[in-house]
Amino acid sequence: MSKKLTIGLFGFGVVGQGLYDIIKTKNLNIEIKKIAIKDAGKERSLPASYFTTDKDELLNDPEINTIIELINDTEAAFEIASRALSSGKSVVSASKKMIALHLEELLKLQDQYDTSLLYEGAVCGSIPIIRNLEEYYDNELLHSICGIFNGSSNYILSKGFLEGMDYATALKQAQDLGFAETDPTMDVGGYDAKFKLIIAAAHAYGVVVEPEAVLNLGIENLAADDIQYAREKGLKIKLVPVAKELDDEHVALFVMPKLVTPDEFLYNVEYEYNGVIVQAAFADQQFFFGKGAGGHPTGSAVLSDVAALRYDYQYEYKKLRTNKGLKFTNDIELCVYLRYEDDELVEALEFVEIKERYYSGSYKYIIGKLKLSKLIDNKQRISDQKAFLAFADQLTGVSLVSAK
Ligand SMILES: NC(=O)C1=CN([C@@H]2O[C@H](COP(=O)(O)OP(=O)(O)OC[C@H]3O[C@@H](n4cnc5c(N)ncnc54)[C@H](OP(=O)(O)O)[C@@H]3O)[C@@H](O)[C@H]2O)C=CC1
Ligand SMILES: N[C@@H](CC=O)C(=O)O
Repeated sequence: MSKKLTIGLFGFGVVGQGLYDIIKTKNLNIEIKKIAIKDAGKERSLPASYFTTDKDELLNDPEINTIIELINDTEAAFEIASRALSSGKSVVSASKKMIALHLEELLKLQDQYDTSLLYEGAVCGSIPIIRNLEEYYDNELLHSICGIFNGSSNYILSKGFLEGMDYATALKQAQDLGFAETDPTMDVGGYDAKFKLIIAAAHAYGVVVEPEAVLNLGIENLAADDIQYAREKGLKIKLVPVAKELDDEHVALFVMPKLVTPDEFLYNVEYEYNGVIVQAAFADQQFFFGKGAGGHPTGSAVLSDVAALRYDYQYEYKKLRTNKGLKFTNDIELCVYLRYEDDELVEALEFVEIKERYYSGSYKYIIGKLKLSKLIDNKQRISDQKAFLAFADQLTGVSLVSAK
């Protein structure tokens, strides 16, 4: 027999409203008792009696046994999640930044108070990747996980490649459709994809990595020359987070644009869709595909977590608890395409191998192999120069290799 859930919902924006739309079509022994929002003056689709701006009305209500946290304020989200867990309430959250920044503390709270925090909606919207990493791949050795983890940036790239739309218009559309974060730098700068990657890596590899230790380069500096280059070579550009096990002791994580060939799964993942490629030792390559952003797709993942709580489901974090020394590293070499202005950047990056160089007027690029650590050291310089960088292993026939 499933448990009755009495819910306190935080947030009634894109995802909160999306979740509500889905819940009202179901008969799941779930009651939303109160909804906390920020702005009491906003027009709502439900009677005013549902809403409050006082978080304590939800957090201190002994009848509410489940908190769903769907707000756009990271620190407030952490306070809500930690207070709820500490008072024995289960929590479902879609706040990937909050979870990636506070994973260690959230794990301790779950252990200490024997409560459950679920967050399928936080990673790749409707794609059930966390539950699969937890349950299906718990005994599998995973060589890598990569994919398209951000709907907004993929939407902008698709609009540019397929429809010739300019960057600013495509970004505005992604915002209007409710895909983008409140600060869209999170999307286009690769931060959002990084937070999701960090959460996925905790389940896939049992490593908890600080977000600032992981390199994220985004698509903000993408220029017409880069799109033209990719088109002429029959490639597309996608923003791709990668977690790759290098050996028994090291796993590398990074987020960067990638030049993708037509034979790759990610080539046909367009608009707000996401894709996750899992390379496993025995299952081999597997591909998950689905909408990565939007109220209803994300609401469906949140609802799946809520439904699981009716049966007291908890993540076991098996790989984390049995980790025998696998550590995060940035000690890896990558093959990249770099469009740049000033030769001084190329020198600073200390390419270990140069495969191709091109100059024509103001368009200059170089393709070669370099250390990820050099990109980390020069992240600000890359940004200041508005240089664009994409990794390109297939292009050069060199796959990701350990620097050692
Ligand atoms: N949009 C998407 O496609 C996806 C979003 N997410 C994540 O889900 C979360 C919500 O995103 P989204 O729905 O798009 O955001 P929105 O901006 O659409 O909605 C945010 C909601 O949070 C409320 N809110 C903000 N601060 C507080 C607070 N301190 N207490 C109570 N309520 C508060 C706002 O109140 P008010 O209405 O009064 O302004 C609003 O209802 C974010 O963490 C986001 O990263 C995850 C996956 C997909
Ligand atoms: N801003 C995010 C929303 C979902 O996580 C995205 O665009 O993917």
